[in-house]
Amino acid sequence: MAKIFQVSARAGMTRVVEPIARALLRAGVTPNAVTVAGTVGVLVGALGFGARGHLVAGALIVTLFALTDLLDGTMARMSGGSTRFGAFLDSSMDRVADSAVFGAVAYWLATQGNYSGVAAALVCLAAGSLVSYVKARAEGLGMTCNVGIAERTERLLIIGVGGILTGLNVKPALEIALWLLAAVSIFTVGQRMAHVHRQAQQLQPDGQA
Ligand SMILES: CCCCCCCC/C=C\CCCCCCCC(=O)OC[C@H](COP(=O)(O)O[C@@H]1[C@H](O)[C@H](OP(=O)(O)O)[C@@H](O)[C@H](O)[C@H]1O)OC(=O)CCCCCCC/C=C\CCCCCCCC
Ligand SMILES: Nc1ccn([C@@H]2O[C@H](COP(=O)(O)O)[C@@H](O)[C@H]2O)c(=O)n1
Ligand SMILES: [Mg+2]
Ligand SMILES: [Mg+2]
Repeated sequence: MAKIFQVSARAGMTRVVEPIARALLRAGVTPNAVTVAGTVGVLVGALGFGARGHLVAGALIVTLFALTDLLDGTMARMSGGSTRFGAFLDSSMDRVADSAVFGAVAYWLATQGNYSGVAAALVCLAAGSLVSYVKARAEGLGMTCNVGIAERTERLLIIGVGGILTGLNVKPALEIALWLLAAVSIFTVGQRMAHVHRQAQQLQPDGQA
């Protein structure tokens, strides 16, 4: 279900993304520059706006720059220049951006004295990082791990909706979103570990050296 959403959302974005990617390449911009600039934009939105309680502005800026994540890969593919370093940089910058988003939310909730929300944001930060780590480790061991109900796009969408609603004065929305996200992120870690366990068993059944 999450995969179907991602694939169709991505297909819908292609018409917008490709002409921008082409124009940037023509202007001499590199995919790696877009990857880094997108991350800097997310940091500004999250730390400069979200952490200070400007949740709507923060969420809109983060959304705009998070969407550039679709541009860098498209540019790399169009120029026939997908690189190992580009893939590594893209995934690493995703972790930087996600840490800033959840760190900013935790900081703002702490300034509001909402410690249950802070705890939820920290669980989201840790569990979200684990979701990505489990996949990276599995891929490093030659397996695949493209499964789970709460991949990065879903995680950002849930926190984004919660942040915007709270910014619009629906006060408990962010805390509810965070606890929901904490639960689905932990579930996703379980899904990914089970998926890797199944593959590992097929490659090397128990008892085999
Ligand atoms: C009331 C509404 C509020 C929100 C409005 C949102 C509007 C958004 C408009 C449209 C949504 C479009 C969705 C786009 C769908 C893109 C589908 C897709 O394919 O995404 C994947 C893609 C590329 O991913 P990568 O391959 O570059 O990255 C991989 C990823 O990092 C993996 O992580 P994992 O899933 O495992 O955890 C790694 O494992 C892997 O290595 C790595 O390659 O793109 C994205 O990830 C782009 C995400 C863009 C989604 C933007 C939505 C943002 C919505 C809200 C953000 C608001 C934040 C709130 C801040 C709160 C205030 C401080
Ligand atoms: N600076 C970059 C960024 C990405 N890539 C390649 O694109 C893949 C990710 O594509 P997205 O559309 O999901 O961003 C990534 O795995 C790399 O192969 C790149 O080469 N350089
Ligand atoms: Mg990308
Ligand atoms: Mg990325």
